[in-house]
Amino acid sequence: MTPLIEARDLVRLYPGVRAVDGISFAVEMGQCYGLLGPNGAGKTTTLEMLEGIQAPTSGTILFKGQPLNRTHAESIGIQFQATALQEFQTVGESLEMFASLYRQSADRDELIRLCNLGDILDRDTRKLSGGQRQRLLLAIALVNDPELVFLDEPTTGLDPQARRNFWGLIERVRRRGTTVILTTHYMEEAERLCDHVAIVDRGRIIAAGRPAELVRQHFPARVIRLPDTAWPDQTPLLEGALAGNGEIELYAEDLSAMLAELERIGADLSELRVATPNLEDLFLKLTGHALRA
Ligand SMILES: Nc1ncnc2c1ncn2[C@@H]1O[C@H](COP(=O)(O)OP(=O)(O)OP(=O)(O)O)[C@@H](O)[C@H]1O
Repeated sequence: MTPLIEARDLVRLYPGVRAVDGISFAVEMGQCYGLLGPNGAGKTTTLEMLEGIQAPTSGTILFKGQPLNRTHAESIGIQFQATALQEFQTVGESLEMFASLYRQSADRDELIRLCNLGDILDRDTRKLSGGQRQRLLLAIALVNDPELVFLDEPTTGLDPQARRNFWGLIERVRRRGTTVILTTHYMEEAERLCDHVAIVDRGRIIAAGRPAELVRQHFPARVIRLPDTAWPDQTPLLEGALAGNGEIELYAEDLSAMLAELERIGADLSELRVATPNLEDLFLKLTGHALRA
C-alpha cells in the first residue's frame, strides 16, 4: 500500500548546522507516528519539511505517492509548538476565525466535544490554562477536518494531569481515523500513544519501529534486582551479576531458568524485582546520553 506520507533521505542544512542529516521514514494511513528525541535533535525541522513549511536542502517528500501539492496542503492540520492567538477573542471566536480560512471545515459541535471545549467557549483566550490552550490549539489544527495532523511537542510544559488528559484527546482523534505525526521528548508519551517511533539524535534516525519491539530487540535480557542481603552467605555471585548500592543486578535471557537457579542456591526471592527496560533506557544505550538533559 502507498504510505500516506513518506520522507526519503531528507537533509536540511543551516549555516554551520546539519539540522537534519538524511532522514527516511514512511507513515501509513491511520498510524500515530512519533519522532522521539532530545531538544535540538532535528524533530521540528523534519516536521516543518513534511508540513511543506520549509524546503529540504535535499531529499524527497511524497504525500500519497505524489510530490507535495495543493491536496497535501488541504489535507493536513498543524499544531505548532507556539501559536499566537488573536487577542480579545474568545475560544469560540478563535475557532470560527480559523475555520473561515478553509474551504472545508469540520463539524463545529463535534470538534468542540472532541476537544472538550464546551465549558470554555466564551473564555478570553488570554485567560486559558496551559491544558485549555493546548486543547484549543488541537481543535484549530483539526478545524479543516484533516486526514493527517502534525503535533509538535503538544504536551511540553503541561503538568502530568493535563498531559494525561491530552493523551486521551489524541487517542480520540486517532479513533476517528485521523493519522497523527507527533514529536516529543517524553518517552512515556511515545510509548503510550505511538504505534511506530523513530528515535532521532543529531539529525539522524538511530532506531525505528514499534516501541515494544524496539526495546525487546535491543534488550533481549530482563533485568532482575535483589537486595544484597537476599544473597546466601558464602555463595559466589553468578557470572555477569553486578553488585553495588546495596543491590545485586542480574541479566536473564530466560527468566524462568534464572528464577529456578536463584531458588536452587537459596537466595531470598521475597524482594526480587524484574525491571522492564523502556525507550529511555534504549536511547541511553544507543547514544550514551540521556533523552532529557
Ligand atoms: N532557523 C534556524 N537557523 C539555524 N539553525 C537552526 C534553525 N532552526 C533550527 N536550527 C538548529 O537545527 C538543529 C535542530 O533543531 P530543531 O528545532 O529541528 O530540533 P528539535 O529536535 O525540534 O528540538 P526542540 O525540541 O528544541 O525544538 C538545532 O541545532 C537548532 O539549533
